[in-house]
Amino acid sequence: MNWFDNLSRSFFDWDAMAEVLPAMITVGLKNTLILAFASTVLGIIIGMILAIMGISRSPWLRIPARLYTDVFRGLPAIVTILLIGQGFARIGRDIFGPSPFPLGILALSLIAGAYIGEIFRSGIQSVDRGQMEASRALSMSYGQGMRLIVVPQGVRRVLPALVNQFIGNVKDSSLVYFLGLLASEREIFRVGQDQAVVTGNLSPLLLAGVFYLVITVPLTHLVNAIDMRLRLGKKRAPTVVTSGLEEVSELDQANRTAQAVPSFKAGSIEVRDLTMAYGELQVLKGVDLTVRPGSVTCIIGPSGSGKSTLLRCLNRLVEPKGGTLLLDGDNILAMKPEKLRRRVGMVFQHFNLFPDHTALENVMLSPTKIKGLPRAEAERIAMARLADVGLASRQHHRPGSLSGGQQQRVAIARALAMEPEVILFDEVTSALDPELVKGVLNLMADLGTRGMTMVVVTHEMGFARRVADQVVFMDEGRVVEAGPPDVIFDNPQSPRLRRFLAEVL
Ligand SMILES: Nc1ncnc2c1ncn2[C@@H]1O[C@H](COP(=O)(O)OP(=O)(O)OP(=O)(O)O)[C@@H](O)[C@H]1O
Repeated sequence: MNWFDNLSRSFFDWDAMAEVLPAMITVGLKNTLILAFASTVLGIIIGMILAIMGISRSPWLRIPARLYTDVFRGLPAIVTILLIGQGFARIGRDIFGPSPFPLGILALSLIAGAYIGEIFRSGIQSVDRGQMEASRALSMSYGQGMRLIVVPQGVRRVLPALVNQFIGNVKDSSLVYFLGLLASEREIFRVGQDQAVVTGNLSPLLLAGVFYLVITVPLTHLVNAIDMRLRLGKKRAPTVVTSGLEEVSELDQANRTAQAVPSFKAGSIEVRDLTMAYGELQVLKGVDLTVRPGSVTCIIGPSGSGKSTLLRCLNRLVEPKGGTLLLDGDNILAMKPEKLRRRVGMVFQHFNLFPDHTALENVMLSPTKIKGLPRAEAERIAMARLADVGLASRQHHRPGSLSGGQQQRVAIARALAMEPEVILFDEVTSALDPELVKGVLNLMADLGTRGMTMVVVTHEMGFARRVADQVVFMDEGRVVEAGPPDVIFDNPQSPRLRRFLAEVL
């Protein structure tokens, strides 16, 4: 009984709590929230700068960011707060006046910045590399790709971690009291502790604890909810047709309406003695290729023979080592890559659609951001291209709620919207379920018939035979044989092509 009385006097002195409650709200809660908010906002700014420095290619940016992070994450918070608050007290007084409050915010921000920087960095680096590649293929500069596509996706992913950091700042704000805050600047802990000294029991401190929990527990649940939403959002199953038959008919109807579309600005490509290496690995060893305006060229060959690399040289997603590349007679290697990519579009194996944009927004992005078209005009073009690929009715769907085949058709519409002279297709059906392949191939065949210049890396031999004007067989970084499909498939000259065809047909 004695123990119980003792404990209840210590913790549950209701009068002491009631007495401190107004100050707890008007002074403590207010200041704790100011400290936590201000240090989180400043920490986000510092963190974003650190993250961008941290992923930079320059060691002059990367190394200082690393050092900063190591120091401020490695030191106990109280050490940093005292070193900053007391070490810079004189400067702080000159700049901010007598109160140590701003220096407290600064110290908390410097600590938070180190953690937030790591959160942002890992978020940005977790974004699929294909997103940046697609941005660049749509003629965005590295900076635009980062700003418009990669960073927003990375930041959205780390929202739960940022809320966690805010919770950490709420708690760490209690350490600022070590700097000797003025009475009106005390945060929750200090208000509770001062009153505990007066009453001689812990009840005011217990109330302070309750205040912290009132702030942090709902936030913890918010973090869990956001986390769950993000995870479930990713897993959400396609909610629309995935039947290959339906997709083909979706496209057939579109083709009937797309007849009125003007023909393409068909460009030509000339490649002479193209070489390319990844470090020591020679991947292209003197490739020659001629692509006539409005023709379909299919590139076939064994895995690792350099097909994708050749394609990537044509829009300079990788830089050739040597050789001559001409687009309509213009020297590709002398062009600004962003200019080149307006003229040479690309579609990827894994679609690389921007997942947080709708189908329409995916298609509109480059016309608005790169070509600078007014929104209404870009929307009209984007809707027309979506109609071409049979997806006008899916304009408001995000990629996650479209089938693979539909996503790939949106990607084709996205490339078409830039009105390129040539489109490169890099194994665009390889990631699709077999039943969805036909819809995409039919669309590509239709584009070929309508005069689009297309260079297609493919394992679909039936498509190559049916649609290609020329088939190019590559092996070990060289073009071994090139010619019309009937010659390549029915009368192969080289033993290597014969062996390859024997394996794949
Ligand atoms: N980014 C890279 N860094 C280093 N090596 C690479 C890179 N990309 C490709 N390679 C290598 O270059 C060679 C040619 O690759 P490439 O992707 O062009 O071949 P491919 O004919 O398209 O093959 P696949 O049909 O398997 O895609 C391969 O040996 C591959 O491992």
